[in-house]
Amino acid sequence: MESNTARILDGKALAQKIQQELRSRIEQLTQTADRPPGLAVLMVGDNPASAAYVRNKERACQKLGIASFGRHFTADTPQEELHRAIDELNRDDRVDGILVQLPLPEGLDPVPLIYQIDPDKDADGLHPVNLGRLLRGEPGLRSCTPAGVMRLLEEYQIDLRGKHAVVIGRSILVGKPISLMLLARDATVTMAHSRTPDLTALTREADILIVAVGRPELIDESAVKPGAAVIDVGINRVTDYFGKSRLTGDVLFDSVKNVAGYVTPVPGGVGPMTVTMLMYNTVLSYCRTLGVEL
Ligand SMILES: NC(=O)C1=CN([C@@H]2O[C@H](COP(=O)(O)OP(=O)(O)OC[C@H]3O[C@@H](n4cnc5c(N)ncnc54)[C@H](OP(=O)(O)O)[C@@H]3O)[C@@H](O)[C@H]2O)C=CC1
Ligand SMILES: Nc1nc(=O)c2c([nH]1)NC[C@@H]1CN(c3ccc(C(=O)N[C@@H](CCC(=O)O)C(=O)O)cc3)C=[N+]21
Ligand SMILES: [Mg+2]
Repeated sequence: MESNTARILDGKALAQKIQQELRSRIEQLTQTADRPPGLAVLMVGDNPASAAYVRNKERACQKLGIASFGRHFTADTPQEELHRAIDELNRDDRVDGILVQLPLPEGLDPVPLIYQIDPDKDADGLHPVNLGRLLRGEPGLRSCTPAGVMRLLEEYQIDLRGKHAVVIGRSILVGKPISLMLLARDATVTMAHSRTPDLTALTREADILIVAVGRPELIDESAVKPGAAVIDVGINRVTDYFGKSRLTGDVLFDSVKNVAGYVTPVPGGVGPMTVTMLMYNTVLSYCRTLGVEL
């Protein structure tokens, strides 16, 4: 039998490279600027996954020389108090980026909070103004995970023009914005979701397959076109055969690598790129405030 091993899209390595570039640029700018870039992460409640991501973000800030203005609220915090916190951060000149860690605990509505963030400080790219800019093809702050996926595809010079891209998942955080970005690069885009019949027949037609569902092992080699680029956005914490907890994506990596041309690992694929694009957006807002190019 012919054997094939996909090229691994190393998100961790690319994330490190971009973070190094950002770090140098920050170092350079802070020689004359009166302050470093600043990022505020609002975390509500004690969801352990959220807490882990927030720690990753704070660690990245520290490494790059970005000031962290993290704020942690208990799960019973009233919505109004969160609105006041965002209002303060909007007016705080030390803060270039603001993000509300999702999901919020039951009873809190993230949508009006996101609407309240100053669009120029919207490091997550989730404010309707920034989503509208993406839809229109105008410059603006871009959602971090989709932007990270696009950077990864660019780094490995994966051709998108005229290619069939299938995106599984249609969330406002991942699936929808990724679809728009692929479209802007002249891919022919199909968006799939839980109501899509015969998903496998569709994914087998994909030159580029983006999986953003949150279901471990949804995609194995039988669902992949030979030579395709497979991007696994899913992050699932599962308990393995030995009772040990580990992180896995939506793609059965060891199976898919036999047919795909390219595949992202989890961990070490899209996750580190998401964190890096958050840093990138924060530095981009900072540069805009200083009136310099990134
Ligand atoms: N690596 C990273 O940096 C990030 C990873 N993630 C991870 O990505 C995954 C998706 O996140 P997110 O978009 O926020 O999740 P959501 O739960 O908001 O969306 C999941 C999407 O998957 C679709 N779906 C569910 N089941 C199926 C199925 N069996 N077949 C086809 N489609 C299905 C849903 O369809 P429908 O709309 O019909 O319900 C929905 O559109 C999660 O694992 C999350 O943890 C998220 C953000 C960043
Ligand atoms: N407002 C908002 N913006 C987000 O971007 C957002 C969010 N809310 N809520 C949750 C999801 C999930 N997410 C991840 C971030 C980093 C990793 C990450 O660093 N992953 C590492 C490993 C992490 C680990 O080992 O725990 C990796 O895949 O290699 C993963 C997932 C951002 N999200
Ligand atoms: Mg990953």
